Amino acid sequence: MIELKNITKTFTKKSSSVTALANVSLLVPQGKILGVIGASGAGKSTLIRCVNLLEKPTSGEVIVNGQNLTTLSPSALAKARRQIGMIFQHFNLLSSRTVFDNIAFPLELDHTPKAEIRERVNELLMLVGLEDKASDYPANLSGGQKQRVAIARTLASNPKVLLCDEATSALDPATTRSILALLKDINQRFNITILLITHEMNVVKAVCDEVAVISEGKLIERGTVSEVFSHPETSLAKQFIASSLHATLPVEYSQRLSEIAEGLKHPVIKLQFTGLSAEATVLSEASRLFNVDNNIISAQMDYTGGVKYGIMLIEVTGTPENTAQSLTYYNSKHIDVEVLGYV
Ligand SMILES: Nc1ncnc2c1ncn2[C@@H]1O[C@H](COP(=O)(O)OP(=O)(O)OP(=O)(O)O)[C@@H](O)[C@H]1O
Repeated sequence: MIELKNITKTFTKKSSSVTALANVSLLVPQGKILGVIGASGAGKSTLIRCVNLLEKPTSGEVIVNGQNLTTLSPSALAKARRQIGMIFQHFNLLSSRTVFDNIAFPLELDHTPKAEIRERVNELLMLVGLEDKASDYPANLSGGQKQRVAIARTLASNPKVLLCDEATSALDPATTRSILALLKDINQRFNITILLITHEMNVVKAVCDEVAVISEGKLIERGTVSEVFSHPETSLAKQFIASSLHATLPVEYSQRLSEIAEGLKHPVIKLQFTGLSAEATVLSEASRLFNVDNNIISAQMDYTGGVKYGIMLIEVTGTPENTAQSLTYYNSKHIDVEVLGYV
């Protein structure tokens, strides 16, 4: 449904130029939700804006629903864009219009008859759960409600594709979950293809079928969500997965943590489990095999796409030799081991 072929986008200013996208190719099959994740400045916004040609690629092709947008005349492009909806981080609602009139806006531009507009807007209000807010103004709505209005407005034109530009970044976690559930519902009900960009792995985990990782304008990793969570290939993907888990060192530990192993100090280590790793029972195996004690300080194990993964912070007590053997053992079980320090 969406195909980007060798997209490069270079922004040129007087004396300098920035390559925001370098030879990016991407395919989103019909009815799928693909998330593009990357850090700030990686090129996510530029990428998503290239799909509807809000940003014109310097080179490459953008094909949506079989139509090569890069070759269309301005009027044909305007028509083609109607099948591409977009929602934004800051909602972009018209503050002088009520909720009803915001949703009606694209239909009015299309000269849809009034009775049809009323019926369609009421349907959409129901879909997004805002029947009772039809006459309210955006200023009186919460962030989540504003995003629901923006979603309803974009659905008014029956798009085949929905682009979500950090659509939940301005929302709290509970509202984020409800908006993501709404997007998933829309995707399943209407078979709308969704491309979303985000800097949060939790968003990817909650709704996406597939994920692509972008760094410095290049796509460096791509796969189904369970593939990437189970076998992350790049360190960036590993970092994003780790950041979606909340295993943090309590202040009491971090204050006592020393960089050197002196005296009777023993190591505090971080274990990162991927789908390839053995189960968490390796802790008791290591304990038996090497005569060490593992004190779990903090841990979060999770399941995504049938794959178990997670992070544990543990304090290992034993002789230095036995401790070192246990860490080697974890490595042999495909667990990433990082010594955070000594306490
Ligand atoms: N209109 C522009 N003119 C010049 N440079 C730009 C322009 N838009 C983006 N860039 C540059 O292109 C690169 C990618 O920017 P982009 O906004 O796509 O990143 P991003 O991943 O969306 O970041 P963020 O998450 O912070 O929004 C950055 O180096 C940015 O400074």
